[in-house]
Amino acid sequence: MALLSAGLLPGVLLAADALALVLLAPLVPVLAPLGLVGVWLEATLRLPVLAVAAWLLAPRHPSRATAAAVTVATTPAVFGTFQHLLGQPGAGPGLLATAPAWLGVAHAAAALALLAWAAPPVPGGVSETPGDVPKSPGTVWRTLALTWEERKVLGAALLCLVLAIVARLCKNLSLRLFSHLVHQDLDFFQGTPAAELLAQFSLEVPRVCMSVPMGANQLLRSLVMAVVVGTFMVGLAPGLALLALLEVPFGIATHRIQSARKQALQQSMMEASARTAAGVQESVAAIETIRIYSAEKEEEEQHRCNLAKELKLKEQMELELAFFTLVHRVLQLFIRVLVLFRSHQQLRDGYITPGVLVTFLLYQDRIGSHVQVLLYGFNEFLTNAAAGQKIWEYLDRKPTGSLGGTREPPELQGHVTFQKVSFTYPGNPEHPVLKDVTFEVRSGEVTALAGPNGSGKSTAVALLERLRDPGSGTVLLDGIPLPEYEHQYLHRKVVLVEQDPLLFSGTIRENVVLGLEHCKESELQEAATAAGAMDFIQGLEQGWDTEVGEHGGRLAAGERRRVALARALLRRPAVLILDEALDDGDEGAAQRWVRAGLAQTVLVVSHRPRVLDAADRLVVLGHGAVVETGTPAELRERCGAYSRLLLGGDSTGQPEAPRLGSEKGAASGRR
Ligand SMILES: Nc1ncnc2c1ncn2[C@@H]1O[C@H](COP(=O)(O)OP(=O)(O)OP(=O)(O)O)[C@@H](O)[C@H]1O
Repeated sequence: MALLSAGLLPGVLLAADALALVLLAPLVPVLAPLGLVGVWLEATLRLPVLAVAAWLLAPRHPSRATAAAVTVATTPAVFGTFQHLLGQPGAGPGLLATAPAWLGVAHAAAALALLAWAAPPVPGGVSETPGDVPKSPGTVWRTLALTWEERKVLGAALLCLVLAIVARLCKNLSLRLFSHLVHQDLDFFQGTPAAELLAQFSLEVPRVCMSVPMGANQLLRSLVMAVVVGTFMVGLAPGLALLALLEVPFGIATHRIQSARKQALQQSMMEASARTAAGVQESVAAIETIRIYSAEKEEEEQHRCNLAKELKLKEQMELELAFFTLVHRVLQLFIRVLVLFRSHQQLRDGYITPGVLVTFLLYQDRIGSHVQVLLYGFNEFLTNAAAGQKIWEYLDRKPTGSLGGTREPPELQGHVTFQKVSFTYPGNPEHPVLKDVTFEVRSGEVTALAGPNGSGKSTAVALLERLRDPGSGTVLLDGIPLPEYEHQYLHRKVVLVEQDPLLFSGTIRENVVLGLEHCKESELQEAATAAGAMDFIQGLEQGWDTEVGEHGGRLAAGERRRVALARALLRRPAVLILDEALDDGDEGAAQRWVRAGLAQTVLVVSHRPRVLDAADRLVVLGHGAVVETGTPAELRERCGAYSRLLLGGDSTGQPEAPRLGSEKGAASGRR
């Protein structure tokens, strides 16, 4: 019978809940944006309807009715909260009204709970009486006493739970931070040392994650003990207890000052450590330049200087810790002397007995240690939480430029238009790099972008690759502004090969194929042959399966470039951009690729006269503006900017000087 009624109750509740959700439907637009708060509000609003239904159905079993109503109302909200706290980045709780499938799950859980509750007791157990309520008043305490015997297992289980939560928190925070960082704009990475970002992942994320569960665990235990012991003390001798508890406000005051100082010093310490690590990283990356310019001594000096700053901060932190510990101990001693003095008076006047005094002093000692843990623990908790300040700053940082385009046309002509484009780097707002630039890169042609150093050629390429967005004006592909294209689609169709391209650790084959599924061997061979990479690949002992090493370091610069060209041509891009990627002798290559259909349009950036002369059309930039356009023959005849450029230093046909990011800044720029 009990089983029947236990089965009936969830069924009626399900109907009442469905009715409640229909009534709440108009509130969904208001509750949905509130996230977690909205989910709990929804649960609170459903609860009265469910409670009334349950009570009407089971008036003689109010405890069972309340339990059923509360279980059904809160299960989805509790689950949503855990999902939000422990789930994948972006996983958030949803309203029950927007996910009605949850209704069934919640009610099934409640039904199971009620059936288990109503199931007959096992043989030998206490038989159910008609009153339902257990008659033995000591049952709960006896159960608790039994539980207490299992405290070690319980403690170990709790510890495992805390450790599991720490591990999950670390993984989720690290994932969330990483997925946020990879969407940041380039200026963010230029302004933030890589070592600082590494430190966030390897040191700060684990520290922040440990601080919450561990700190909460420790603080909660000490708080409970302090309150209990404090209550006993007040019960024993209220006047003395108030005097002894003076330690708390004084302790809080000194710890607040100490905490503020510690946080500031810790922040400086973190910055100093990141500076030292960044220095080491930069020196290792630029070791060849350091050797060439025999700058080892300077580097050593710089490193010594960074270490000295770090050490000084560490010493200051330790000094301040010693000072504040001393202040705290003196305060503690002063209050204990006061308590002893007063207790002596009370003993003399007969207000307290010697037994009470001894007990009181023992309690005072006990509470002292718990207050210490509370104050230091809270201080540590705040400091660790403050260490995460940078992490929250990064997470709050919104990337500029939208990646939300949706267009993915099946065919592209590869016609590029720069329409009155102006651009200024945020790091140098006084210096406009492109000024009202308008030019076209026609489909089926090879267009070369020429101009002296610093005239804005690479910046124009960065805008076409959408590494940056123009300040004003538009860059169009087949007449459609670039931001309207879907992000991955655009980067499959517009492909850039640079002078010194980056290869990934792995084989040559893996580097050329790079995520392109269902690629035929014949297409691979065709792309490699067109890129001029076939000869050197066949000459290698392991051919296509040769490991290229970290960043392709086991290949020569020219070989790396040819592998990157093969990778680009395999994708048959609508627009192929070659930024100083063609050597002398390659000048006819771009036209051949266009004719063979390996690329629809090619934009070449070069300083090499032979490469420029081989283009179908030229766009000459000077100080960020277009100064000439036309075919190479027309421009030569005109004897204008292009001819002057050919006569200048860059027209020698010699390889260009090392670019920013390779040698510049290695030994000089940093300082
Ligand atoms: N990240 C940056 N922040 C600030 N200014 C920059 C940045 N990158 C480039 N510039 C400046 O923009 C201008 C144009 O640089 P860009 O690299 O586009 O020229 P370029 O024509 O490609 O030169 P080169 O032929 O030497 O490669 C230069 O004055 C350069 O100093």
